[in-house]
Amino acid sequence: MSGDSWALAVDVQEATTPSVQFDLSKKLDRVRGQRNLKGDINGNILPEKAENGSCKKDADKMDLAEQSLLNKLIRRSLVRNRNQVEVLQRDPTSPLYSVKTFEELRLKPELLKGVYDLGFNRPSKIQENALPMMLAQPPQNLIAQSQSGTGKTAAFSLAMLSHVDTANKWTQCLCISPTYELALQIGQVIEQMGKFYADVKLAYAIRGNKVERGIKLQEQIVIGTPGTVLDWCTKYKLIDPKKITMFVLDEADVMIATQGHRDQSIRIHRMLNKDCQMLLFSATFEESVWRFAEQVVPDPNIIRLKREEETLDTIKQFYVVCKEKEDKFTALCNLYGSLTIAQAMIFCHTRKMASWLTAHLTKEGHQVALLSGEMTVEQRASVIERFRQGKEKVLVTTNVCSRGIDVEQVSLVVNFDLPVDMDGNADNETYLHRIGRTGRFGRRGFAVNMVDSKHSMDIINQIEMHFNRRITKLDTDNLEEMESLMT
Ligand SMILES: Nc1ncnc2c1ncn2[C@@H]1O[C@H](COP(=O)(O)OP(=O)(O)OP(=O)(O)O)[C@@H](O)[C@H]1O
Repeated sequence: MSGDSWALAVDVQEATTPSVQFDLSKKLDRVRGQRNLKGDINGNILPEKAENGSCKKDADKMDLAEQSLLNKLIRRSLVRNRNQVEVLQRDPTSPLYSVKTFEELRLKPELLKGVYDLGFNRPSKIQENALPMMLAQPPQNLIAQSQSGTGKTAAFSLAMLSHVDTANKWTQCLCISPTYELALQIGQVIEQMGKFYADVKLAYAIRGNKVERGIKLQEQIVIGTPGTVLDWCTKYKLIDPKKITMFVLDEADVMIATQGHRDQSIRIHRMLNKDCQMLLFSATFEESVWRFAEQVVPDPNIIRLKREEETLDTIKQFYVVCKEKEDKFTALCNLYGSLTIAQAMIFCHTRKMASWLTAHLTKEGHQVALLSGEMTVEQRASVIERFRQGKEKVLVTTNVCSRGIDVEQVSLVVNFDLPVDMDGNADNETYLHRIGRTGRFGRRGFAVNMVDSKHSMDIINQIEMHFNRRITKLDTDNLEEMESLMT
C-alpha cells in the first residue's frame, strides 16, 4: 500500500462520530465523477458503506490523482484531532501549553474526575497560570486575559467548584455574565465538571427563573446576568452579598459595552465584603475595560496578552472583494463548494440582511438557523442549543447574543458585514469575539470577511493594523488558489 492510502486508512479508523457526516461528494465530483464518499466531522473520508471504520479496500482501488485529492481534503480537515491538540499543549508558544498536569494543580479528586470525564487531558496556559492564583490562601484577586476558546470559563468554573465549602448551605460564589445564553453555558460547564461532586449546588439568576421572595438560596454557586443577580440580592433577598467569598465577572469587555450592565455590576460589587475574592476575565482589554477592571478588582494579580497575541494562529483570516449582497452570497457558495465545513457562523449587520441570507442559503439546500435580537431569550437559547447539537450547520446572526458561544465544530466564521462602531470605524473587539467562535481549543478555523466598498477595505486595514496580523485576499472564483491558501 502506498504511503498516501495508508494515511487515508489510518484517518478513517480514527473517525469518531460517523453520525455527524457531511457530504464531500460535491468537491470530489469536480475531479472524479460520481463516486460518493462521505467525511466525518473531523474531515476524514468515510466511504458510504464502510464497516468497522476501514476504507482500506476503497483506498487501494483509487488511482493516484484520486488519492492525492482525498489526502488533500484530509489535510484540509478543519477540525484538529486530539493528537494535534496534544502537540499544541506541548508547544511553549501556544496558549494551550502547560508544564503541569491537572493533578499538580491540586484539584479535589471529585473535580479531577469531572475534568477527565470531559475529555480534558492537560490544562491550558490560562488554566495552569490562573488556577493556582485563584485557589491560593489567603485569597488573591485576579484580572486575566486569554485568547478566545482557550479555557477561561473552564478555569474559573473549576475555581468556584474548588472554593465552595459544601457544609455551608448558602451562596458563596457569585458569577455574573453579560448574556442569558452565556450564563446558561457557564452553568452547563459547572454542572459537567461538578458531576461527581454531589454536594455542590448551582442556581441560575436569569430572567424567567421563578423564585420565592425572602427565602435564602441554599445553592453555593449562583451564575446569572447582572440585572437579575442584583434583584436577587436586593429586591428578593435570596442572596446575602456579605456572605459571598468569591466573585467572578466574565467577559468584562462585553459587560461594559452595555451601560446598564456596567452600572449593575458596580452596584453588585459595592455590596460585597472588601475581602471577597474578585476575579475578572476578558478576551480583550481596551483602555475602558482596563479602567473598569481596576475599579472592581483591587490589588490584583494580572495575566495579560500582548496585542499581537490576542488573535490565535490557528484561525486563518481572509477577505473577499465583492460588489453587493448577491456577490457576497456567490462567494459564500463558492467557499462551500471548495471547503469541508463542519459548521459555520455568519454575521450580518441588520436583521433584514440576516433574513435575506437565511432564505437564500436555505434555498441552496443548507440547514440554516437564524439568531437575532428580537427573539425571546428562550427562543435564542433553543436556537443555540440546536446548533450546538449539530441540527443546523449554519447559524446566521446579527449581534451580541452569539458572543461567547462555544460550539467546537464551528470551522468557519464569515463576516458578511464587517463589524463597525457607531462612528463607522472598525470594531476590533467585536471582530475578535466573532472570529473567536471558530478555532476553539486549538482546532483550526477560518474567518472570511466580505469587503464590498472602499470603506470596508479601510476597515480590514484598520483591523490588520490593530492586531498586527495579516488578513489575506482570497479570490473565491479561483478554486485552485483557494484550496492552496486554505490548507
Ligand atoms: N484543558 C482543556 N483540555 C481540553 N479542552 C478544554 C480544556 N479547557 C477547555 N476546553 C474546551 O475548550 C473549549 C473552550 O473553552 P472555554 O469555553 O473555557 O474557553 P474561553 O476562553 O472561556 O472562551 P471564550 O473566550 O470564547 O469565552 C470548550 O469546549 C472546553 O470544553
